[in-house]
Amino acid sequence: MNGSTLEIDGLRKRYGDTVALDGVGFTVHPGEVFGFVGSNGAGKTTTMRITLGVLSADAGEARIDGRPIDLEVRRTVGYMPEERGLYPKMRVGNQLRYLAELHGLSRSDATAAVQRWTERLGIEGRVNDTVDSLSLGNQQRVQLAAALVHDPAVLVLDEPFSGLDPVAVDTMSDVLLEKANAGVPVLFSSHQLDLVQRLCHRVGIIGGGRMKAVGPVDELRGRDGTTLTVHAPDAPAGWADHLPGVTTVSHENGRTALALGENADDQAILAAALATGPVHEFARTLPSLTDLYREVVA
Ligand SMILES: Nc1ncnc2c1ncn2[C@@H]1O[C@H](COP(=O)(O)OP(=O)(O)OP(=O)(O)O)[C@@H](O)[C@H]1O
Repeated sequence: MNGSTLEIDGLRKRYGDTVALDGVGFTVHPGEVFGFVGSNGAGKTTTMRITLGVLSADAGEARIDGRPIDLEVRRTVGYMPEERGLYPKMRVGNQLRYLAELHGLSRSDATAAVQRWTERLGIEGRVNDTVDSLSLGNQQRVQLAAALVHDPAVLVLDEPFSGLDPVAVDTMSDVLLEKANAGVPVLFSSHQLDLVQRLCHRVGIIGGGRMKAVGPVDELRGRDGTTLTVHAPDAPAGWADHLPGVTTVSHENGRTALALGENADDQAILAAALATGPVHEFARTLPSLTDLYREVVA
C-alpha cells in the first residue's frame, strides 16, 4: 500500500532517577491502525512526545520513511497531544484555519479543509465559538480537526477517545479507519481496551518503559492457545480428559471450558461431546485484549 511508515527505534529517556523509556521500539506500517496501551506512567506520552520532537530522547529516534523527524518531516504529521493545546480564547474556525496555514496550506485550501473537517466531526455549528466555551468532548473534536486539517501523512494521537460520548467515539473510529484506508499509519494510545481490540490492526503493550508485546491483536490473543466452550448438558465431569491435548478448565451446569494444546483435534472433541448426548454450543474463544493485558503487565 502507498503511504508512509513510522518507525520508533530504541528510545531511552530518564527524568532524574526515573527511567521512563528503556529501549522502546515498534513500527507502524502504511494503512495500519496501531493501538498503544499500558498502565498509567508506563511511557506512552513520553514516547509520543519524543516522536513529535516535543521532547528529546537520551537515545534512539523516530523516523518516517527512514528519515529522522526534523521540522520539515514534522509538518507531515497530525498530532493530538495529551495536554491538548488549543488557544482557549480563539474562535474554532480561525484557529483551525491558522493551523492549516501554518502547515503550508493556502488560505483557500485551509478554508475548504476547515469546512470539510468541522462538518465531518459534527462541529460546523461551533466555528464562531471560542474553544473555552465548548464542552470537553467538543473541544476534543476540535483537537482532532486540528490534527487532520493539513491532510497529514502520519497520525499520532494521545488518548483521542478519552471523555467522548458513544456517537463521538464512533465518529472518531470511522475517521481513523478512513485515514488508515488511505494509507496513513495511525498510532494512538488508549485505556479503552475493548475499543483497541475492535479498531486496531496491531497493538503494542508497554510496561515500565519497555515493550511487553507487539503484534496483530488476534495473534497476541491466541498466543497461549485457544479455549473451547462446549455446552453438552448430559456430559459428566471429566468427559474430555482422555482426549490428547485437552485440559478441562471448568465444568459447570453442563458447560465445559477446555484449553486446547497444539495436538488437540476439535472434531474428536465434538464426537466425544456428542457421545454424551445433545450438544447446544461448540465454540472457540480467544482471551480478550483486557485478559491478555492483565497477564502481560502483571
Ligand atoms: N516531566 C516529567 N518529569 C518527571 N517525570 C516524568 C515527567 N513526565 C513523565 N514522567 C514520568 O515518566 C514515566 C512515564 O510517564 P508517561 O506520561 O510517558 O506515561 P503514560 O503511559 O503516558 O501514562 P498515562 O497513561 O498516565 O498518561 C512516569 O513514571 C512519569 O511519572
